[in-house]
Amino acid sequence: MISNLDKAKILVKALPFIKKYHNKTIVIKYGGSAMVNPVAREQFIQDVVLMKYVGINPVIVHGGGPEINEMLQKIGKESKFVAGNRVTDEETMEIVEMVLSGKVNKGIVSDINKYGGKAVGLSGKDGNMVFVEKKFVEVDGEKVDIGFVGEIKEINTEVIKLLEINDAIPVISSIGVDKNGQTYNINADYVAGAIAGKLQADRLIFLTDVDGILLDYNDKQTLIDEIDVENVNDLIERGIISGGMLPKVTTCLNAIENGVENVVILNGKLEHSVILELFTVEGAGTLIKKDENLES
Ligand SMILES: Nc1ncnc2c1ncn2[C@@H]1O[C@H](COP(=O)(O)OP(=O)(O)O)[C@@H](O)[C@H]1O
Ligand SMILES: CC(=O)N[C@@H](CCC(=O)OP(=O)(O)O)C(=O)O
Repeated sequence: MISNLDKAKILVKALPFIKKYHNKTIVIKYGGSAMVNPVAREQFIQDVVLMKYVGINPVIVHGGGPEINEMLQKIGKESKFVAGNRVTDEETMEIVEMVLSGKVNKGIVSDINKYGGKAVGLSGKDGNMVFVEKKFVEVDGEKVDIGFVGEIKEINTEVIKLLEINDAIPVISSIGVDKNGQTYNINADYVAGAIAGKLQADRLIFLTDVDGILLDYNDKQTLIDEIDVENVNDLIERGIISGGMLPKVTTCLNAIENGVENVVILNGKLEHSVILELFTVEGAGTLIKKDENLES
């Protein structure tokens, strides 16, 4: 049990950071194991409510890959990925939308509201937020058709701003729409990056299943706590950043290019990782900055 004196000490240490982020927008990509682990989930929800309570504007963009896989498995459909994107036929698209914009989105909304927040669930269709065109991926120099997977072309943040003004927390699923009203599936990392860029967010936080960018990923797993764009590109070229970390890091670089000040990749299973990142000098995870000389 934490004493009142200890609570006061924590609060005093956090105050400069609460001031620093006051009225700032922070986009958080929530997905993968941080979402399905019940302890990590509860702590994440509490962190989001606390952020809003102290005057920060969190915007949650979520995935739900494991839940989609589970539902597809129930109907006997195999999940197939090409270059980090789920191959999405018509039936899969229906399931993806039902799972992400229904079960997962409303689950996060009701959990935030249970802890005293005012969350509003949206998909990229609401308020014409995420416009896409059909995406093709290149495999071995050939253009491959992966079905209803969207390439983001335009982001409209009007509805997010309306919610911010009204003290609500937007919770957004990674579903987009094209100009003809066709629904598309999008990797949630890309949606988070694009929304953060359009909002000119102060920070973009990716919650994942590792502590951040690790050096010698297959060996000693040393965490890189801070890195600039130039050195990230070097790690990509040297093959140190690979697999699922590659699209995530590419999204981080694009977001920085589009004006997001700092991007952080951190472990969603770490206790109160979002609060640790925002309200402590040490932070948590890997902070990616445009330039090593810039203040974080
Ligand atoms: N240098 C690296 N540092 C950390 N993780 C890496 C690195 N290179 C590859 N990875 C892989 O990237 C994964 C994270 O990406 P992904 O599984 O797509 O996350 P999420 O499901 O949270 O979106 C890690 O679990 C790890 O397997
Ligand atoms: C096109 C594509 O791959 N879309 C993803 C959307 C969900 C997602 O990104 O979920 P996580 O963040 O939990 O991985 C999918 O169908 O799995």
